[in-house]
Amino acid sequence: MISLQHIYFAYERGPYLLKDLDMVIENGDYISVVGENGSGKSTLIKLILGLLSPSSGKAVNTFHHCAYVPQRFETLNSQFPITVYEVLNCYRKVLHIKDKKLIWECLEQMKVADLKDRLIGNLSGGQCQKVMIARALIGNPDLLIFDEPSTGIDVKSQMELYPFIRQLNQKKNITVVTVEHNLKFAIHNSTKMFHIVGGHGHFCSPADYIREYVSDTIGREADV
Ligand SMILES: Nc1ncnc2c1ncn2[C@@H]1O[C@H](COP(=O)(O)OP(=O)(O)OP(=O)(O)O)[C@@H](O)[C@H]1O
Repeated sequence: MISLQHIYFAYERGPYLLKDLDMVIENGDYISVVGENGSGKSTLIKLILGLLSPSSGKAVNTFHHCAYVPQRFETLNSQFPITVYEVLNCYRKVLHIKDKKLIWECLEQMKVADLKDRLIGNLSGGQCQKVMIARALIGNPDLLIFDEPSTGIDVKSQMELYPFIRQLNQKKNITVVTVEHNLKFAIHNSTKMFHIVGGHGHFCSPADYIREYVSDTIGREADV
């Protein structure tokens, strides 16, 4: 469980971006964090991960291992000559995990074991995202955080990717928090939406989110 209470956050010399924000992430949740560009979604994720500290307020985290799946190539130079296996093996070493078998298990779980010798920079967006999820699974996380998992990925790959994320949540009981611009997938997959407006955040169900914020057209497309 993560509990954020009365969180205020401002970047250096800036105004408060997040104001009196409360958020509870319970075990088993699949939460899509939504809001306009610049509303503070990625900042909230960094606060959850402990990469930023709140200006004031209280944060409690009882998850055992939180893993982060970055936006496509956010942390990766696509020209760097490193294979899929090497990417996972480096992460295994960073986590001081001895068992190399875990690499295979995680690649197989995401159905990308056949890509093990491919250069990471030569993969398609969808393949790369699955490899990055496999990498995150190496630490056996109980919380998985995504930053816009569908960015740079075509619709067909998106349709393949989200069922994997949902399976991890439902079958492996991994709590999922994801920043989403893709409302259709957010509404279809998440159990809760966390909407940031004007620095404040509030939870609502996907159905309520459609009723309150989404036009009839998108609502019908989402078919919730
Ligand atoms: N390191 C930083 N220093 C100063 N300001 C920052 C920093 N990082 C982000 N900001 C500012 O904070 C605001 C919120 O940024 P953030 O990336 O959290 O928003 P977001 O909701 O994730 O946006 P988007 O939907 O465009 O990805 C923006 O105005 C951004 O310019």
